[in-house]
Amino acid sequence: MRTAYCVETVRAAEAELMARLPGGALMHRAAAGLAAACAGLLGRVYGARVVVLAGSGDNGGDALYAGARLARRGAGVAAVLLAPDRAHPGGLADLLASGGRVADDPFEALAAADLVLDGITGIGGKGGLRADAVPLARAARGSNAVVVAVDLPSGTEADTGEVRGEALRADATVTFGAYKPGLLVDPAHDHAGPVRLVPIGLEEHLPSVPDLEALQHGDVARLLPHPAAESDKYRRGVVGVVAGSARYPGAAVLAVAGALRGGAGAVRYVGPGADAVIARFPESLVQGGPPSKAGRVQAWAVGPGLGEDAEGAVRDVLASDVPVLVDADGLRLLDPQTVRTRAAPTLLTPHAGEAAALLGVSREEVESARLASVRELAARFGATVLLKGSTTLVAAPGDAAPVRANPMGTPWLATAGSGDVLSGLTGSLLAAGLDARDAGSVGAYLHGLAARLAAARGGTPITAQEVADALPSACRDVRNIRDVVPGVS
Ligand SMILES: NC(=O)C1=CN([C@@H]2O[C@H](COP(=O)(O)OP(=O)(O)OC[C@H]3O[C@@H](n4cnc5c(N)ncnc54)[C@H](O)[C@@H]3O)[C@@H](O)[C@H]2O)[C@@H](O)CC1
Ligand SMILES: [K+]
Repeated sequence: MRTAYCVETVRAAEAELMARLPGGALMHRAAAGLAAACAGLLGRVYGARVVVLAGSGDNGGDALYAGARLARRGAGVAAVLLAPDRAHPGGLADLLASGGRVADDPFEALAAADLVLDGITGIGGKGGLRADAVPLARAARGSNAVVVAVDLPSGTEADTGEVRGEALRADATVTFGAYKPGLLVDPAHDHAGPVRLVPIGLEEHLPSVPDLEALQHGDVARLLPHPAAESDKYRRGVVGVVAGSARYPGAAVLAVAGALRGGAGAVRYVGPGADAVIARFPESLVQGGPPSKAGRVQAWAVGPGLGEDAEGAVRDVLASDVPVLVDADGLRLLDPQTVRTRAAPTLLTPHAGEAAALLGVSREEVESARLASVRELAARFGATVLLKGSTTLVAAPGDAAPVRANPMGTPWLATAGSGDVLSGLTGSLLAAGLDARDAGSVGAYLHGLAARLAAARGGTPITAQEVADALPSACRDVRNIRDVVPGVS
């Protein structure tokens, strides 16, 4: 599990640790890790041209000390001081003593740089880049240099991933002690590039429950349902899918395609798309009439492609005593009180537009404040919420469990019908017994991984059908199983 901690928590842990160490020790650890990462990116340090953008705080200090280390290895290092009279005194002195210099012309230095260190602001930064920093960040981006963000890209919000105004775009980020939530959440995540974590001894001073977390392959493998020898289809769970309409028959097929690959023992489809579903998936059970008359299921997935007829079906499944996933058309007219009073878990899976409608705000507000939006929806509905998008987030109601950010997303998933596959898949995981936060985050992970595998296999663009077809490969990938059947050769 990759874990991330808010600024307040990181600062408290740092204070505890610093009290036991000689002054400056943490900054030297950070700078040593940063310089080593830069050396790796440069390949050859001797003769490389490095520019350090140094703000007035300790983030600038890290960058200046790392610059000094690179200068001692033969790099030509020039510092651009955003606030010359408030630059980190120890860092600047070390840089100058190591053969570095202050740049005469910042833009000339940036244009010729092989590597730029962004030490403008770190966890102490507030708001986007200030006016004097914007042209420097743009010049760094416009050069051929590798741009490395120190701790986080300057101008991004460490706790939320928000970018208010302009932020630096990095090719890579080297962060210290712990991931910050913003590094895992768009739009900040998108500014960071690949993130490397440099341990500075903070780990044992951090609380066991992080503020945000992201699954990795091993976590998904552990959470995935495994059929036991004595399992039959009912013990493995039956997922009910209520999707599709005369207008959107494809949604039924795609949701069932996802559901068949989610680990439930059987898929019961209820709705007007039964003929299309049976033609494509004869292994599914199909039923007409209302969901409540369709026979026992262990979870429902309701909403994709229901069109105008969603209301009755949603009311019907919400009245059941099993977990319910509500998506797409099912989210329109959803009453918070009805969801709050359910005894069984509810999982809502809006995209930003649907989330905006539920919250009564604009889509842009949701996109720019994804973490706050998903938390607010979970609180308002007393439900687990999976907010789809550039970084899919899953929040459970209450503060006990950290929000999960999906690290497996890909822009290629922004294709018609891919959400229907995710609904079926995630509903199936609910029916197989995963709790709503696990089902949502495992569903999003496998869905993203399947899309990546489909793209690698068949090229882009990919279709929703291909995403569904690649789900078994995604499950094998997380379990590290190659395409051979054990015992059969
Ligand atoms: N506390 C510690 O022991 C450690 C801190 N470290 C570094 O210290 C950083 C935090 O340092 P600070 O608390 O000094 O804070 P920062 O260096 O992140 O920024 C604070 C300074 O930037 C200015 N500022 C705020 N918002 C700005 C904006 N939008 N544009 C321009 N300037 C802005 C403030 O006036 C202040 O002078 C971390 O991100 C990390 O890089 C590391 O060295 C590890 C150890
Ligand atoms: K920075």
